[in-house]
Amino acid sequence: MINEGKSNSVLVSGESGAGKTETTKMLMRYLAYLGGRVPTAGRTVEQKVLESNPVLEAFGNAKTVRNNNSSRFGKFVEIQFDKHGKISGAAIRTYLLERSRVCQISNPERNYHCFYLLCAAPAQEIEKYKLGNPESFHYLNQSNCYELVGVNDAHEYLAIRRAMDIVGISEREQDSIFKVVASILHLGNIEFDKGEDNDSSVLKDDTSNFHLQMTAELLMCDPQALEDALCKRMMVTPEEVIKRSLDPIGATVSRDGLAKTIYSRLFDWLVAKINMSIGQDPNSKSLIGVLDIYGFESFGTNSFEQFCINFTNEKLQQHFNQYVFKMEQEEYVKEEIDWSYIEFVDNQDVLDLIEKKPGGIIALLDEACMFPKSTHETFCQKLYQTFKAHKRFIKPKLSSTNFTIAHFAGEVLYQADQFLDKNKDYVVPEHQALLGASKCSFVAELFPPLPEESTKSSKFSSIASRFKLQLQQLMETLNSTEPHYIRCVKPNNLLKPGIFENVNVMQQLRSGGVLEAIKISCAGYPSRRTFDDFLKRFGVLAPEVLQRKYDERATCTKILEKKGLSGFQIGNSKVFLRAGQLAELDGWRAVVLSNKARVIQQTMRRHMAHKQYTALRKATINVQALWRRRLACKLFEDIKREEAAIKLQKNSRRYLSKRSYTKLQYAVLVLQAGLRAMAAGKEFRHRKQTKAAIIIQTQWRCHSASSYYQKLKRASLMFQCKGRGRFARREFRKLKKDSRETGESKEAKDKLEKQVEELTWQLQLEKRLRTELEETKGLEIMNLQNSLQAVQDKLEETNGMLEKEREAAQNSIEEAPHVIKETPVLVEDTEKIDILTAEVERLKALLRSEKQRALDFEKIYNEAQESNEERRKKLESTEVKVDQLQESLERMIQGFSNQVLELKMILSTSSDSSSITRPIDIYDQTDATSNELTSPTLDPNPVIISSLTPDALRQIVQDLSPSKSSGPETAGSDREGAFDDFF
Ligand SMILES: Nc1ncnc2c1ncn2[C@@H]1O[C@H](COP(=O)(O)OP(=O)(O)OP(=O)(O)O)[C@@H](O)[C@H]1O
Repeated sequence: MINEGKSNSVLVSGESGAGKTETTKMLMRYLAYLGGRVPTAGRTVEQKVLESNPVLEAFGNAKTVRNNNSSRFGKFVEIQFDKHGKISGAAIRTYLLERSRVCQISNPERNYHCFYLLCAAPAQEIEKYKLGNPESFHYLNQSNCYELVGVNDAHEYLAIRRAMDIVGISEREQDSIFKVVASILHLGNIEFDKGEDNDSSVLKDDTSNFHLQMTAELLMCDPQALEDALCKRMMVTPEEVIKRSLDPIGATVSRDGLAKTIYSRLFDWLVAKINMSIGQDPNSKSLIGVLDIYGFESFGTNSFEQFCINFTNEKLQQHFNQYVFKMEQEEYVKEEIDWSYIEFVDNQDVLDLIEKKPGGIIALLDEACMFPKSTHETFCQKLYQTFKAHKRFIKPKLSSTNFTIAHFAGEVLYQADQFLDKNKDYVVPEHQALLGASKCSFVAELFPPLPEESTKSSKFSSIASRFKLQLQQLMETLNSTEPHYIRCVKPNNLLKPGIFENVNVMQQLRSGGVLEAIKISCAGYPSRRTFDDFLKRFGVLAPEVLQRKYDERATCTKILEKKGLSGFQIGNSKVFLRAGQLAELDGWRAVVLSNKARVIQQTMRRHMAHKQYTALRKATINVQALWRRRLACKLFEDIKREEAAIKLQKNSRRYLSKRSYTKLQYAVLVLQAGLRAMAAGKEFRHRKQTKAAIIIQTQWRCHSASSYYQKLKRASLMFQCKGRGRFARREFRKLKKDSRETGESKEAKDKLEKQVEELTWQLQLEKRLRTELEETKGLEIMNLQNSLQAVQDKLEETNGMLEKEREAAQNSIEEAPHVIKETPVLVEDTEKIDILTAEVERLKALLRSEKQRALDFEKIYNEAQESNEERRKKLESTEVKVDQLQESLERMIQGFSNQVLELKMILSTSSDSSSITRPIDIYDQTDATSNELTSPTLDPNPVIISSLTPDALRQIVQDLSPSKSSGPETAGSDREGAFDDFF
């Protein structure tokens, strides 16, 4: 369709049950897939087209002996496409629904599926429509078949409701549809009996009445009006309108007529609704039509429907013949190609028999229908008379109401008894009035008011003629399209898979003209192209041939020969190709085009790639430049930062170094100061210690001298006291003996005192002498050293002078003439030298004598020292003796005191007390004197030891301790021992 820009059609034909409907569905699915749009949530055209199938099947299909799902109507689905090849709309045209099936079925067939589906609906809907088992309805129970193998009617019912939803039938409309279906079932159950009058009828019983009520209720019309419409007829005469009752048979026919009318109107409404819902595309340029029409039928009893169906199949066969055989071969002849004519069975005569005007069966039937007095017998007689010589028309020998037609698919015997009735397509006015006035808008819509002229002109409208017209239109549509044929072959009549009845299959192939079609396909040239088209299409296969400027015919031949094809024919204006050759050429063309396309793609890709590469390169360079700039900036920044960091580090290091240096310097200074302080402290302590040692030594010496003196004094005193005590005791004894010799005692005492004083004076004198001796000795040593120094200085001065003299002499010797002046000068100088030498000798002797003196003096000094040592030892032994004396003196004094006390006590009682206290006074005086003596040797600011605290004293001792002091050795362990003693 897209390539050629021409509409296409697919004609699916075959026997009933051969698979036409299934094939059609597959085709539609395929086309919906090809031309469908992106699936959306909403209902697309293709979805609606596909979902329309089950809805139409439910209302237009039924089980027949030939097919469990036989389409009882013809269908031409016209799928419209937009310029992009997408489905833009669709139209469904239906042909001649089998109306009679609504009221009449034969065993084991079924009525239309929708009745059974409704009976299997959910319980509430069954209740709503007052339905029951299919067996309870007359229109369904004429056959024993209620169910289909493998089909669940309840599920199918729900599926149909869903499909109706998708197709666009609203819930309300669905309800109305099933209400009408239910009303037909109830209508079929209304039975009539003879009425009171002869030719009248009434409802048979209550059941009939119930069904009548239900029908009226479901159709929303008046029950009485319904009954009247069923049982009575109005006859309009020029004079008056006569109301005539119908007998029960007539009422039943009326009832069935009403049922068929309602059903066919309902079916038409459904088709219209689906078409409206799918939508048409008036701007559609091309379409693909799929024709699924009932197949050829030949039953036991064949009526008007079979006649129409088979007429349709004859038409389709004619189209097939026309297209495949006639037109083909005519073309061959016209194009003057070499061709031997193939014979085929042309069914044009059968078509003439049926549809020829005037004189065809349909024309005769219409004629018969229009004469009120005509019957099927008269109609048959007419047929017999008219077609007695027609080779396709056969008059049965025994029957006068049947006739046989030799169809292309076989002979079919038709029973003509209902031909006239079935051909009449008119609605009884009573029925029209009744349902047109229905309160249900849906029902009223099914029966719109008839146009005035149609009611006036004629009541009759021939179904056969209308059908013929429809078929004519269909053929015109098909002729305007590129037809494609699908021949369905039914493998067996058992409705079972996997079985092939060869005779039947062969019969079907023969009757359908398939064998001839194959023959013509093999021998003929199914593909043809005008030279122009051919060169346009296949010129690419041999471009060099095109360049050579041959005429078209020769060019086409060259191209085909180049490709090694044979068997083709070149006509006057077209190239005729054998089967498969066009496909071959197309294949090569596809290869060439694909190669060219590849080259173009390569070039284009190269161009694009180059463009992309250039752009990419440019972009890369830009990016690189940017990056480099960025990197350089970053590097510069880094360098800057590094330099800054170095500077910072340098400064911080300098700062740190400076700080540490300052710290170190300070520490060194502190250390130096500390060390110096320590050294100074040490020096200070040393001096202090030395000073303290000196003080201690001084003190100690003072203390030693003092204690020596005290001891000496006490010893003297003790000695004196003892002596005096002894003397006193002796005196006392003398006094005792000679109580009056008191004066002598006093003298003795004074004497003793004088002696003590003398001793004391002598001791002091001794001490002074010793000190003076030491001083004179020191002065003498000093004088000796000074004189020694003076002598040495003089000696050095003399040596210096001598040296100068020598130098002067040497100089004058060198300056003076050697012979003349040598002798006198030498004499003079020699004298001087001798004088000086004598002087030196004298000084040397003086020095030696002085040295001798110093040594002597030193010897004397040492001897004096030794004598002093001896004296000191003597003094110490004397001190020990004095101590012993003092102790004995103290004991003597104690004893003497006791004696004095006793004496005092005695004297107090007898004589003068003043003379007795004298010895004690003497003692006190001596003590005071000793204090005065010692005081000049003490420190002018002596440390008052008794005023120091023990801690202070300890501190002094620690300071003076040998471990901490490096003082003179004189302040060593002796000093420590002295202090320990002190504490
Ligand atoms: N391609 C197929 N594969 C398997 N089964 C098929 C196929 N085509 C048809 N059938 C079977 O045959 C039955 C009849 O097919 P279908 O209804 O398409 O026949 P038909 O030619 O349309 O008959 P009718 O003219 O009576 O409508 C289907 O119900 C199905 O069971």
